[in-house]
Amino acid sequence: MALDILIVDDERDIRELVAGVLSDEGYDCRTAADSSSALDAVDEKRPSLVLLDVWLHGSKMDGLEVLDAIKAREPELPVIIFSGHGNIDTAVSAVSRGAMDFIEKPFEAERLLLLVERATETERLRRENTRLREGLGEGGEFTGNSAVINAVRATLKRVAQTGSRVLINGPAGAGKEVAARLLHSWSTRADKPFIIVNSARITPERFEEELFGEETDGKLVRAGLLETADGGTLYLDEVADMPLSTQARILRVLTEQSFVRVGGSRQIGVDVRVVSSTARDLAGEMESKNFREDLFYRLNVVPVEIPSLAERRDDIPALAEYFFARYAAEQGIRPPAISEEAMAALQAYDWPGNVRQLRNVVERTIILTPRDQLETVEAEMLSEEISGGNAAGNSGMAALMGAPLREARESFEREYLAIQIRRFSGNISKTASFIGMERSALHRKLKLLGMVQRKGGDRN
Ligand SMILES: Nc1ncnc2c1ncn2[C@@H]1O[C@H](COP(=O)(O)OP(=O)(O)OP(=O)(O)O)[C@@H](O)[C@H]1O
Repeated sequence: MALDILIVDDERDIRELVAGVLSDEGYDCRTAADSSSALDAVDEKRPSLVLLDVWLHGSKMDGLEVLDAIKAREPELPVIIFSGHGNIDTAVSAVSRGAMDFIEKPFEAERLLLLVERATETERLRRENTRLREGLGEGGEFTGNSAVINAVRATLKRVAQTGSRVLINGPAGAGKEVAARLLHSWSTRADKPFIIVNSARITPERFEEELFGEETDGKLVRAGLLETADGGTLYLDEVADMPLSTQARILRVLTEQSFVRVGGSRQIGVDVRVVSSTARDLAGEMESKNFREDLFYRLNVVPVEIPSLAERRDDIPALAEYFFARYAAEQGIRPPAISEEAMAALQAYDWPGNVRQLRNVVERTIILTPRDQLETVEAEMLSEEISGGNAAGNSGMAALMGAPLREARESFEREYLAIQIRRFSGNISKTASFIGMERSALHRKLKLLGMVQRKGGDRN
């Protein structure tokens, strides 16, 4: 998304000159000639940077007062001051009041560009950090190489350029939003916004304002989500949570590709690609009349299924390594190695909260473990619920101590094998090779221990 710069100066020549120089460099520019239109422009849409003249002839407020008003609204918004020869002192005091820097008129284009670049670099990093905090890497990380995830990735790649609507189905925390962002980043809309509509959180009463925005006397008061998403992707998160009245309105927007702002009368056309997600079974929701069938068919042009993490355990090593590396980097330490035992425990666990839970477990481990022990992640460093899945856990050991050796050994073997088999998704050849047994010997062992194979036999 291009960075948006607001230029405030009472001299028209300066406004046009600066806007010209910056537009040539790919910035989006808006201009204002006086204090009130400057503040209106900030209110209408937060710019990435304001260039502000300290002298504003014929304005209600002078430059310093405008600076204070901007800082009161948007403390983080960078402001660069234009000053004339005679008012360097004012410019310096502007910096002490929160301006980022000042530039003396007349200035060279190069010096201006340098300052603007430096100011917007901070803004670029700020956006990047927000994205990282929200759990997204550049373009949206979608880690995993299991057969299902590879197939999902292939489908997303295939449909990304088409603009077709996509409905992503999968349990909470499995990565539906990550998949939607990946689709967006591969589409022709990648440099346009990706906007999330949180279906459960928007109440039917506030729906119109949230989605369509508001205006008075033909002037925009607040843009809605649809308008913000124009040209980009609109992500309808958990569509099954949408109240029926909301579903009807969404359907109308999809059919007409236009809407009217609250308080306005003009039809505004929008061009958005709709990607939706659900953790529920929409067929069931339609049967019980909680979800509109006509909306379902509009949203579900391309269905994509993201299974729970327990159904694709072979993604766990890559995901664990990815999260350990990421959270280690956040703490300024090198990515730790993961011991065999720790990885086995991670792969054997069931992850009811899916990838989100794995991410949280890794983050907690990194934070709670002393730095000097973080060269290698050991099973004991993981929380009890994860490492406790191993038969060698202390409570398991105590129980075994009360049994004769043969029984204890059998009990240990049974638990050990169950975990290893689960870890390799029931694949007996892989399990046998990992534990260092012949495949046929493992079969015999399982029979002997009374560990009946799942229906359908082993899947090797
Ligand atoms: N394949 C993946 N690679 C990297 N990170 C992932 C992956 N899948 C999920 N995550 C991370 O796990 C967390 C949950 O993912 P996401 O929000 O996409 O799940 P969701 O299916 O949309 O769940 P919900 O509907 O509960 O929001 C996020 O922090 C996300 O970054």
